[in-house]
Amino acid sequence: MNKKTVSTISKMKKDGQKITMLTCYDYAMAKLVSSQDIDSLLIGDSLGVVKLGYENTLPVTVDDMIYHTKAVKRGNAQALIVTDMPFMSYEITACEAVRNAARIIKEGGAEAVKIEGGIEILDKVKAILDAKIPVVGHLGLTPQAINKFGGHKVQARQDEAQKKLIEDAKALEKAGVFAIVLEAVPADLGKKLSETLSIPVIGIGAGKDCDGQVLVIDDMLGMFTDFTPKFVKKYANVGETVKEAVKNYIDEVRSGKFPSQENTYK
Ligand SMILES: Nc1nc(=O)c2c([nH]1)NC[C@@H]1CN(c3ccc(C(=O)N[C@@H](CCC(=O)O)C(=O)O)cc3)CN21
Ligand SMILES: CC(C)C(=O)C(=O)O
Ligand SMILES: [Mg+2]
Repeated sequence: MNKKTVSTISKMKKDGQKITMLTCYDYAMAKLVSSQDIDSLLIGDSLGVVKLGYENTLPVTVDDMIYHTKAVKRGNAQALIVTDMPFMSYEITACEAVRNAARIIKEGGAEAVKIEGGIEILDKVKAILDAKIPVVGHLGLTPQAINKFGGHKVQARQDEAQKKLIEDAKALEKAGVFAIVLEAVPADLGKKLSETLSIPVIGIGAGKDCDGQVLVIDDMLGMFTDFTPKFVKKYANVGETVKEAVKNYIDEVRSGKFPSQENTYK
């Protein structure tokens, strides 16, 4: 399989091919996921929730993002590697935004960064793009704004909010972002935005008419079950498989069945 790049992702929309993205946080999973023809791996700041056990994504640091990006890079075959910029790594000044994005590229080995927000962070997006770093936008439910939203709620149900989101998306496109992740909005808006923009819209809870889809890998494998957003489909039940295996191991050690001859040195 050929290595996928930013241009591959852009071309897929032009060719009417759906874009597939999954989050990934470590070497072993990167190897498994990229053994299939996945287009992009996202090192999401959701790692704070699913891998580190924080209540939300706010405590995640740039160092956390770099650490996990490096691990994913070592296991990745063909996918485009995109890494989230964590909360407060890009909001303060354009200078800090560029410095942190540069670290994620240079130390982590990501090929693009993803940033939550629209017109309010446009100067930071432009500065990062000026530093020759590809950017993915993220609109709709932006989990880093949890304290502003008062929870992880579906966004842009009202006309006014939908208009604002479309304006944000157009401004990001004009600035030069190569794709936009659109999270937890009505499907009609996902369809409209995908038709309006010439860059790909990658949906998560934004309906079937987006140019692509993304999910958190631990959600779709049934490994993370603390909460399950409505947009998640479970394609496996790995959590149950793990519990079953661990239970069998405990039983066999206790009963003396493990280790048997075949796992023993003479
Ligand atoms: N495991 C996991 N999966 C995710 O998709 C995810 C994370 N963690 N952490 C960061 C954010 C938080 N996200 C979330 C978290 C919860 C809901 C949720 O429960 N939504 C409700 C709707 C709530 C409402 O509208 O009032 C749902 O039923 O989908 C949605 C997105 C998405 N991201
Ligand atoms: C859910 C995706 C889009 C994300 O931002 C993350 O995993 O952090
Ligand atoms: Mg994220």
